[in-house]
Amino acid sequence: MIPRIDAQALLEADRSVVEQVRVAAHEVGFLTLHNTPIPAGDIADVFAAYRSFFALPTAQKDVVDMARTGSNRGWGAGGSEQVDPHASPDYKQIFDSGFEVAGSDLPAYAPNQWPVLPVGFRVAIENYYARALAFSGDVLAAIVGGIGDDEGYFRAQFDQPMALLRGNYYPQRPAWAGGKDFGIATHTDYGCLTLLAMDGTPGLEVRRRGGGWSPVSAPVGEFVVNFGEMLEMWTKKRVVATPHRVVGGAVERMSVPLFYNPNASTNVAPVGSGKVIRAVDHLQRRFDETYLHLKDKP
Ligand SMILES: O=C(O)CCC(=O)C(=O)O
Ligand SMILES: [Fe+2]
Repeated sequence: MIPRIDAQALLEADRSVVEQVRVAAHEVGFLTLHNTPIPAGDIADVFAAYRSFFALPTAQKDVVDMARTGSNRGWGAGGSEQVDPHASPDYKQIFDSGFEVAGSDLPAYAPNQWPVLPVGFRVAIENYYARALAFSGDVLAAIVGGIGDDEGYFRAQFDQPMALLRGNYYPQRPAWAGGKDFGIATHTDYGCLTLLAMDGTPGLEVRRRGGGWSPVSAPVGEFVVNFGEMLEMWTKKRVVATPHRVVGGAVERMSVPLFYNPNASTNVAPVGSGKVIRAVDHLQRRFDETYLHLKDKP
């Protein structure tokens, strides 16, 4: 159901693999990647870093609470994001960091907030972020080539990417949770490509075109890849953004998505449409709709 792809073959532009990915991107919007250039040890380190952070007492996480800022860098408590207006705010906790542009007044390029503890947190995250960013760029370029678009043009749109690396922590599904409560409610991702690492615990579900939900998971060392709203718009649905969710269950779970978004000024309107939709306008609108502390901003 969800195509399982050899990343090395994709990056070497193996024709049949590129074709499988083209079909997956167009028809499913999800695939998994194995045999990737990201060392398993770096993935283990980033999970360990987030795990230690989320285990800190609330008062310590509170020091880097993004709700005190006008952007989305730092910790987001349970209930701080509502990805589906028809559902409750998600019960997950998050930690977001991303691409910084010194002196920029765009929230999408805001400075990261690093907690003092756990020791080694920042190093583990920055190391993984650099690898995930480079790999995402290569995977996206291969896909763009696969759908017959100009790889060089796309690549040039990501030299100041509004990329965001997130640690998602889903505690055990709370006893109070009802039909409108989710780890993360049904949503499509906002950007171009999401490179998602997970800790091996199942939980992610992808909406099937014909209705119903399919579980998707990848062991540590492999990745789930999906596509966001900007790429769907930009490519005129040759790549689709498929809705997904995490209901959550008896066992806690973590995942680490890298949201790979283009430069702020990139035009993500449908290719050839003559329209202009700046990437930052789409992204910031979606951030403002979903993070509770940005929703209520004046
Ligand atoms: O936890 C997961 O597997 C999915 C997370 C997700 O969809 C997101 O953070 O956008
Ligand atoms: Fe998502």
